[in-house]
Amino acid sequence: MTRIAIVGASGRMGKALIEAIANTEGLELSVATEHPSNPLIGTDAGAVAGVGANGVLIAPSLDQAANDFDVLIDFTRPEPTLAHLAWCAAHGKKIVIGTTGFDDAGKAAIAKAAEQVPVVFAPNMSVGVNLCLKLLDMAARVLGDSVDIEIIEAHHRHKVDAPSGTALRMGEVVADALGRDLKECAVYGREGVTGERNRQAIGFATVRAGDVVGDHTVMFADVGERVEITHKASSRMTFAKGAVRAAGWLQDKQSGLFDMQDVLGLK
Ligand SMILES: NC(=O)C1=CN([C@@H]2O[C@H](COP(=O)(O)OP(=O)(O)OC[C@H]3O[C@@H](n4cnc5c(N)ncnc54)[C@H](OP(=O)(O)O)[C@@H]3O)[C@@H](O)[C@H]2O)C=CC1
Ligand SMILES: O=C(O)C1=N[C@H](C(=O)O)C[C@H](O)C1
Repeated sequence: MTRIAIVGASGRMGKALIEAIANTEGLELSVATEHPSNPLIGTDAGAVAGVGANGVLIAPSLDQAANDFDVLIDFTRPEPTLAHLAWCAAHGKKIVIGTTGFDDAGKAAIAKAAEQVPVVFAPNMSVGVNLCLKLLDMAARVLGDSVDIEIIEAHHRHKVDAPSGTALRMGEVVADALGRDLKECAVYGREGVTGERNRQAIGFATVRAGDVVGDHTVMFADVGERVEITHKASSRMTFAKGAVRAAGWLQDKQSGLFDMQDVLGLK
């Protein structure tokens, strides 16, 4: 039995992860934590997630849990994730990171920690999005520099980072396929007299509204035709199932930085 710790246990993804673990053979929830000032500290994590009490009480930190789990799954915010990552590296624990919004220093810290412990780090754990990343690579190579590329994403009103981690990864895949550097060609939103479109640009547009779980479209637009590759998530369970699959996949890994393409065998 693989024992899983969930941090951010009362968050949107925390609850979905606890439900996914409850429905997955060979995995068990053994530790759940929340921010120390969260009002649900000390309550039953299964009850909070709506899957029935499981005797795992939500703790204010990982400090007492060093012997109690095998893999940590973290969908919180960059700052707590980096603190949890440092704790995992110090205690030899495997970690799955779904948090988005890291800066370059945060990404470098993740790569460094992966020299000591195995890490799966992916902005989107769904099978469908990871398939789309493969399709995007193919589309960019076939359509080449003759098309204009725009990435449009929509998420719920509570999301705090933009563009989404998934949209940025889609941009990186397309830019890599075309030999461009996303840092140089990305255009994040347009306003006012912008001038004509730079043909090399990869544009991003962000929508935040209501309860949208996560929509992404990449448009490859030529004169006379356009191709659009779209993914729409209608349940967070698709991300949660991917994350628990990644946790199981890490079981025989000793160190290294992996993503969902590795977990799904898409590389
Ligand atoms: N990779 C993927 O497939 C996906 C990634 N995500 C990403 O996951 C992240 C979380 O998303 P979501 O669940 O919607 O966000 P939520 O805000 O619902 O959940 C985040 C949770 O983390 C908690 N938290 C904050 N600090 C700590 C801490 N120090 N220790 C423990 N818990 C802490 C928050 O607690 P409190 O409220 O008390 O601050 C909150 O419960 C985002 O970065 C999002 O982009 C989301 C879906 C899929
Ligand atoms: O915050 C979310 O909800 C999501 N975040 C991820 C992202 O930033 O790409 C993945 C998913 O789209 C949901």
